[in-house]
Amino acid sequence: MESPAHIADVPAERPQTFRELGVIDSLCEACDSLGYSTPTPIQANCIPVALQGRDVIGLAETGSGKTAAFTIPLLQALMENPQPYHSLILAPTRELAQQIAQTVEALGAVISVRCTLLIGGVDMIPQAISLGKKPHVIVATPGRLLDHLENTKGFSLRHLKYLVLDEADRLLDLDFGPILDKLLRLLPSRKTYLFSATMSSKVESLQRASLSNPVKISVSTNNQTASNLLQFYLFIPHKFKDVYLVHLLNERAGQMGILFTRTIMETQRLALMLRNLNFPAIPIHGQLSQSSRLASLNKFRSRSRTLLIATDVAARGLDIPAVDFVVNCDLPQDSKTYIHRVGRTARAGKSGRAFSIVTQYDVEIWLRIEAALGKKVDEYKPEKDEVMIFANRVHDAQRMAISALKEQNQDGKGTRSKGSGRQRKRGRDDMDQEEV
Ligand SMILES: Nc1ncnc2c1ncn2[C@@H]1O[C@H](COP(=O)(O)OP(=O)(O)OP(=O)(O)O)[C@@H](O)[C@H]1O
Repeated sequence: MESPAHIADVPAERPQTFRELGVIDSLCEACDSLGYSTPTPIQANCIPVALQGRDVIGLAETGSGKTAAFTIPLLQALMENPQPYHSLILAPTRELAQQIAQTVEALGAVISVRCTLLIGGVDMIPQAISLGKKPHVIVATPGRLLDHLENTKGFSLRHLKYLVLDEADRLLDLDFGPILDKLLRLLPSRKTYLFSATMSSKVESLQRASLSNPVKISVSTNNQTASNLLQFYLFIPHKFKDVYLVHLLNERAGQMGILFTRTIMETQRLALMLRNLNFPAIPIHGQLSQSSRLASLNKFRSRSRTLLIATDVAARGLDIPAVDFVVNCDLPQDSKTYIHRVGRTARAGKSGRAFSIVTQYDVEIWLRIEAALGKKVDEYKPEKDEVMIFANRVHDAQRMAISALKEQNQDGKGTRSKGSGRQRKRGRDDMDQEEV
């Protein structure tokens, strides 16, 4: 791979309309109908270059409209030369793939685009049937796509014209590496777009995607977080984490928040504890069935639950514009994950807040994150006396959560059976019936 040419960080003159970028009328109308009146900077920079037929590496902060930046050129190319299996978009999580497919369908409706979603955790047969209908665009997670390429009769991507890796640094990292290498060997030469808010600088990892003379377009600020995002940290002893968290949530009662934890077990424990305190909390993590994962997201999107307790399956890409705040209950292991997590709020020009709980055990990792952000984050220091008012209630809720988790694990399941007797007797609403 030649080393990517680097073009201007921000355009000197930003075009005011999609038409001025060279986008055809029908797609301009589609943008209009979605309320995209002005292209965002990444769109203004990427679309003309992509329309010239170049490979693109697109870097821009979270929530800045990267999905449309790669979808519009790809749909325009499809309009010019319609064919089945024209484009493939890969994403690292099922929920993100589903969200991208929705954007492709929304932007492509005016040109009757056929889009198929291939994700794990759900039946392969309806997906195989849908592939039989010769979709123009496939949006997929890597494992399931490979499964179809190997096992679905008559399906091949021999004639593929466009490949997009969304969250490209994640797809090209070690976890996905082997499967991606296998996939890429099955694809012909094509136009390739890599997009993310964070990118590996390792040329070897980018080489995997076999780009051809790519243009790197970066409209990221130095620290990759949106300027309308206010970030804070709380420095507190580990044993008070939950009580400070409850205080934080009480202050934001009724707002929509995503709470990130490091492990599935902690996600389950927190969801149970918060429900015991009557917070409308719902978990999402990789041990839930896919239908429960989607149900959790849908309840959150529709605001029937306002707190989503998540592992990093929800860290990247999810676009829920109403999210007011993010809490890092446990710090992420690396600064890239931090950037993606906090980017679940303050999207598309809206404001948002992110709080990180830092304990005596996390100082080193927090300093590393701050260094990567390139700035000092403000401390958020609630009055200790006010916080401790909740200590007893939090303690009770913790105990109940732990015993419910133990009970669940004794049932021999990773997820709770439909409401144990004790859970039901508490007589709350259907929260008790939800999987944790
Ligand atoms: N030109 C535009 N005008 C107004 N809103 C837009 C425009 N383009 C995209 N949006 C909206 O901005 C939001 C964020 O877009 P998107 O999800 O593509 O961000 P992203 O850059 O991919 O973020 P992440 O890095 O977190 O994946 C979406 O709700 C999208 O509908």
